[in-house]
Amino acid sequence: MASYRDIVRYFQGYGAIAAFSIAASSLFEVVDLTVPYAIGQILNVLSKQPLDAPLMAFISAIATGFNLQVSSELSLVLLLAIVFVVSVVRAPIQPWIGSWFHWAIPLRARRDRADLTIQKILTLPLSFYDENNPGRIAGRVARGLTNHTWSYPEIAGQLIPKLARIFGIFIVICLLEWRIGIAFALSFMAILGFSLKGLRYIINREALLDSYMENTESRTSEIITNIKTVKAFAAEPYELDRQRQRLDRELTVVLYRIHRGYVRLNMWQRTVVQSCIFGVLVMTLLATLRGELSLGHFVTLLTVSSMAYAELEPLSILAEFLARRYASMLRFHEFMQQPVGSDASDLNAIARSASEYQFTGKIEFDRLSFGYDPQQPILHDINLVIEPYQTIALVGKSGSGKSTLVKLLFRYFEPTQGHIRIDGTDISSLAIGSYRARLAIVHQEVDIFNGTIMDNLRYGNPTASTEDVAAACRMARVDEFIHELPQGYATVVGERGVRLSGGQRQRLGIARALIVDPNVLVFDEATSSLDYESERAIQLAMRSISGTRTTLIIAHRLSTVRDADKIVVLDRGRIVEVGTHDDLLKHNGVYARLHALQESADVLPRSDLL
Ligand SMILES: Nc1ncnc2c1ncn2[C@@H]1O[C@H](COP(=O)(O)OP(=O)(O)OP(=O)(O)O)[C@@H](O)[C@H]1O
Repeated sequence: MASYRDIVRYFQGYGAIAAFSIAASSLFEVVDLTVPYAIGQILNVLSKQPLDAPLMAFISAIATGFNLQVSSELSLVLLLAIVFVVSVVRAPIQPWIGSWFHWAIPLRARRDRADLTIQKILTLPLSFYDENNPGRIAGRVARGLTNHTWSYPEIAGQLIPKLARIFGIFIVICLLEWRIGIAFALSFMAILGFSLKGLRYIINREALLDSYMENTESRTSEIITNIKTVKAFAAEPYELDRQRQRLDRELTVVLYRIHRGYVRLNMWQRTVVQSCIFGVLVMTLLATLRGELSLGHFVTLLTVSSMAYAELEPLSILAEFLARRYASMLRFHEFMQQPVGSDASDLNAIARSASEYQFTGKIEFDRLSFGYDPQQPILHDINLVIEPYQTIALVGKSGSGKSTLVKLLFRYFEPTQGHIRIDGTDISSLAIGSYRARLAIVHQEVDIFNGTIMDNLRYGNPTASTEDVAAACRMARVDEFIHELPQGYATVVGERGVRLSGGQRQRLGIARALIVDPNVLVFDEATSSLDYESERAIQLAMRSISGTRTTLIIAHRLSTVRDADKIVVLDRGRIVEVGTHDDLLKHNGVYARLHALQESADVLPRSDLL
């Protein structure tokens, strides 16, 4: 659970400079009080009333030091000099000692934390992304960082110095008339206690609002990602209606619970503050009439107490801002406290040791069992040996565990039981980044990053030579379409560039994988969403790769895997058959049945085949 301590720790590393700048700003606020005091004493000089003893001693010391006569003129000049130093001389210094640091610290901290946030995003386990969509994560991170950045100057540059100023005012009032000082302190404690109680209620509502807002953002992000499906199903009115309901729910909370709470709090604060100001005026006037206060002290006391009460309104606005942001700051820290995946490694180490291993590509699955939920096993007792440079096909019904087996090979998840070995070494004992760098995968949906074709090709190996890229592109048959693109390899694709067809993306994905020169290459249903012509091109590419490295092919279409050295048939998480295409046909088991179905039913929808 995140707490206010995490908010303080966000600025860790800047403690000394923060303490200095906060102390300096507080000092400026307190020193400011000399102005109304000096003006009160000027009034005493003008009305021929005595000056305060400490001030008189100071004026006498100056007069003696400079061989001058103590006079009203000298007193006025010195008092004016104090006002000049405290107001005019201070003015150009204050922004550099106060404001500069009040922004420099959060801006630097923001950079540090944004860096950590990216590290966190890169190292969170895949299961986290299965449960949280990009909109929710991005919204939480962005709001968290922004709210910390905005809150720091308000706390360090305003809230704390203003509280110091109020404390200074209390001391001044006590020195002038202690009974009014006590009344002043009591009124402040009452106002602060009452405000804190009100704010606590509002903060809870803000947390509710924040979670509602995350839900709305999350759905908006889903709508954007799945916009084709939304339109295809003519679901726009439904989505609009759902989002409207969410927005209305947010408005109800923000308007009737939160905003009304602030207005009510503000109403009470104002009423109490004005009553206190009036009370202090009456008490001060009575003390002056009784002769307990000079005219100068009367003016000073009224001025400083009004200054103190005047601070209450900006302070309560600040407290309101902080309360509005508090919940989202805590949610940011909850995100940052998410445990990283078991595959999280030192991010810098991955790059340094990318070529640490070289494998022949022999893979052994040894009594392997696994379940995303340990109570519900998905894979049971998998035993399989893949020899170097072999091409192995994994086939089986949807949900039989083919992709899960590959996820375990990539160490996205750890097995519940058993081992996976590469060249005889348990993969769990290898440096994960270096190990993965020797593997490559081509998914059904090839992700294209915004950038040129060349950037995308070199994604896994930025230092690949042009010859290596060209060779991989020939093997993956990328060269067949690259020349038709406006700028060849320099054509911008992705977010703001030329769109590639499904088959072109697949071929680009294969070339990208080959450029890494992996020891093990996996095709995870790489041809499933392609038309026959594109599928044929990919099959030819696969055929030319076959024998150059260990290759695992997950496929629904059996025509893709006919040439594999070994076909492994999975059923409900168990290996039920292993052999070549011909062996398995002869065996007349599950594979033969699936094959017969596909051969005889080319006209059937694909979902009926497997
Ligand atoms: N991230 C996950 N969390 C929980 N369960 C999952 C997760 N991914 C897959 N599963 C479950 O694991 C089982 C095996 O899924 P897997 O994707 O490995 O099957 P598959 O044979 O590759 O299927 P397909 O051919 O449809 O891709 C399924 O029941 C699926 O619901």
